Amino acid sequence: MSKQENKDNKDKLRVYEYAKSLNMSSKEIITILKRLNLPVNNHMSVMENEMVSKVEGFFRDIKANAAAKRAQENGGATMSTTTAPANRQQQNNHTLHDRQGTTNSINTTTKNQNGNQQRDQRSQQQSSRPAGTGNKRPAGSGTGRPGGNAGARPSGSGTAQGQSRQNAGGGGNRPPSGNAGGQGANRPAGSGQGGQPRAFESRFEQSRGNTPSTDKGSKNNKSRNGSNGKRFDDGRPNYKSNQRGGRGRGGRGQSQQPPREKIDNTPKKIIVRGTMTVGDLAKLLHKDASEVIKKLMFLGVMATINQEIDMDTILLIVAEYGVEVEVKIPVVEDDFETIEETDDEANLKERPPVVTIMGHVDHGKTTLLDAIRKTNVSGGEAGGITQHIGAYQVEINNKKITFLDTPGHEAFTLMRARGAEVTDITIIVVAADDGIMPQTVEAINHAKAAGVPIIVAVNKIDKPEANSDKIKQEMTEYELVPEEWGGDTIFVEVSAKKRIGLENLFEMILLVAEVNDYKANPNKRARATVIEAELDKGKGPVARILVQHGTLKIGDAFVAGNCFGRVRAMVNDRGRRLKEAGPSTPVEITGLTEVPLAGDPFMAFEDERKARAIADRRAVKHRQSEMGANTRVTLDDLYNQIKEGEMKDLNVIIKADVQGSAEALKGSLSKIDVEGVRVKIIHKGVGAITESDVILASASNAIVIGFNVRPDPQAERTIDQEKVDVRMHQVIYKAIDEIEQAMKGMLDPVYRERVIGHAEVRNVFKVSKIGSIAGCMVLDGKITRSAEARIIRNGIIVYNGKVDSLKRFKDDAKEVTQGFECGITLERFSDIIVGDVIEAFVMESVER
Ligand SMILES: Nc1nc2c(ncn2[C@@H]2O[C@H](COP(=O)(O)OP(=O)(O)OP(=O)(O)O)[C@@H](O)[C@H]2O)c(=O)[nH]1
Repeated sequence: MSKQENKDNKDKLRVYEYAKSLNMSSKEIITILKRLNLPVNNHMSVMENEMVSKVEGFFRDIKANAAAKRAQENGGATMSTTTAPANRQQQNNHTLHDRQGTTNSINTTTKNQNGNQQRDQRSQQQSSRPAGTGNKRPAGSGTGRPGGNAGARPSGSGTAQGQSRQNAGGGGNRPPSGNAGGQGANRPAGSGQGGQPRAFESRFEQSRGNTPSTDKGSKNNKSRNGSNGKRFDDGRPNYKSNQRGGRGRGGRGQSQQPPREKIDNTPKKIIVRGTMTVGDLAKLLHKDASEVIKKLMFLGVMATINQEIDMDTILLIVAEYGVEVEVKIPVVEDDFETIEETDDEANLKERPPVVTIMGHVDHGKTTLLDAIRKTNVSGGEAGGITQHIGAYQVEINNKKITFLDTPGHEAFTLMRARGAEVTDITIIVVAADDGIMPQTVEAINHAKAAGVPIIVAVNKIDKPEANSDKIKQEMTEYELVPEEWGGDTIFVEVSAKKRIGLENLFEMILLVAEVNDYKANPNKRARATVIEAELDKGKGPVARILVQHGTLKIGDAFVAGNCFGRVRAMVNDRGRRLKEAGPSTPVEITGLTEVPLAGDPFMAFEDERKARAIADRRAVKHRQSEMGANTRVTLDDLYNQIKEGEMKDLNVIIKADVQGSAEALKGSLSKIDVEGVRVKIIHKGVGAITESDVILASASNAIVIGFNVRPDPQAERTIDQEKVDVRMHQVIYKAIDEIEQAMKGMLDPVYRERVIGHAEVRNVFKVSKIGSIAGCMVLDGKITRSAEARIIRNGIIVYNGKVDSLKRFKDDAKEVTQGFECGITLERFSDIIVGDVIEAFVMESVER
């Protein structure tokens, strides 16, 4: 070969390179190429494109075959029709008991069948199998290899073919091809592994025009091993030829020695804790990764050493080795609030309902809560000092009701926004002398958005001007129709001040509770929600929590939000120390290491170390998510969410300057008709966008439309914190258009202005032809030549345009940064005066 040719060939793909890219041996590729009648000499032969595509086609065939085989075996077929039918039949007869055993244990236990010699010998069942089924090959039999290698792969069949691999690990347990039948017979129904190697072989046989042998047992295997090495499996040099090659581990010297006794170190049982990489699985099975990769290939899975394989595939591979497997998928307890526990109906016990009181300012929420607290008739608790622990319980007719002590829908929705669903029933208090007010409507909408039943308490009926019918009438506008008028909303007339009608209110609460059948399992570890928490000077961090499931006991380790601890002391709303607290019980606990947040989820864990680890991981994750992307609905990614089927309703909150525009917006938005999604107005009101609106939007994954209104300062901060999408408009049709376009995914690209720096004008030089040059000092950031700029004079924008030129002394500058002087001219603007501030900004397109 000439030098030039040599050089050219360097750029070509060689067999060994191609084999390496597939994690296969050159020998195997050569065998395949020969089978495909493609010209190949050795591992240095060049792989032409056509050859590569033919080999790939070959793999595809194997894959298809394997899939068909799997499907066939899954469908209940137990015999391979393409290969070795007679032998399969025979094995079936002999190994029925094995099949039984393995079929029953696909997921957990797969008994050994695959030539796992040492265990086989121990196994009574397996040893009863006749030799020749391929499953159990006595030492020295079958392949005629020296004793001790029995059951192991024919020499050279490992990944590094041609090398002696008598040692443990490297493929020692891969069954010879003759074993395939044996595997098939013993493989769990549906696993289908047995089919692949056979299908694979059969393909070769057919491609050579040979009829498949009727005996695929060890005998057959032997004869094939002794053949010219054209079969894929036994095409590898046999042991002797391998030794002649002298390329084994020991080199020449070793080739003279008898092979060492193979130690089968395949584990009897492994524990699988979820998906893992091929490499990790191989390690677990004490195998070469390449061997596992090959097995995967036979199963129709092309994988590399670092590729993660799923549970099903892991189980198939493990079954191939006949290793028992225990699947222990650890429950991810870090996000314990998302884990839904299902309890047996038999373990569920009735629990007190949890009630929140909401309503407009001064309609009597606090007075009602106080009145209810004093009504507590529970004898057992008498004498205790009332403690404020965020919630309290009353006992009426031997039934308890838990009231959350913080009235108002803001607190209620704030909890919801933090993912805590604490309330079962809401009481909307309306003063009978006043009527429905803006916050009454908000409260109704907040309760509705949460899907919590509403009881209307018409308060102050002691007042002469009280008109409860008027309240009922007004409430019908919000779809709260009294029962006596044919609706299903319970209205109770009360006087919180005079304590009239409270009994009736309790009865109605208990009635709603009975209908909704609130239950929980008290006999498991506690799950709760933090209602309030603070740092107490004497006690350290305290948390007032509402136990929702299970029972919390003194000494329990727990995680609350990102904090952890061990319950040191537990006090109820009467100041009584408790040893344990069951579902719907509010308690104040001490024993925390830090102060959690209201709305934080709480869960008891078996030990403090685990609780600490979980809390630590949660804290890290929390920090990461704070830095990460916002997951709230925004108009910009609305279309994607609709497309992905994540959204069926687009929740919208409307705030407008006058009732008329709010109504008009609502009417038009409801008419938008985009397939698969509809607009749902969860709240509309008049006035500035408030914090409460933003929290509701956050809790309900809604967007806020402000029409001729702005957010108040507090709301501004919350918008940033909660990352709620708020859109301001002054023209109704534009608002409608924006939503409609977003729903259809046709929003124009959005540009956002980013201020990059400010410069103060310290001198102005008038130059004829050029105009005014502003001698500036860059105050912050930088000014760039390509930036857009505006002039701010006494807080008012007097110019909007572009930077025309930017100079440092006499030279043009690309940018000038903070603390440096520069000369700036602006496009078509000369009226610069000393004291002006030039604000430079760039327009960036916002990613959708
Ligand atoms: N006559 C009469 N006055 C009542 C009744 N309930 C409450 N009030 C009075 O109404 C006023 C407001 O009561 P609160 O309980 O503070 O009202 P609130 O809804 O908690 O008010 P905020 O805490 O400001 O939201 C107080 O002066 C109460 O005394 C009632 O049933 N009858």
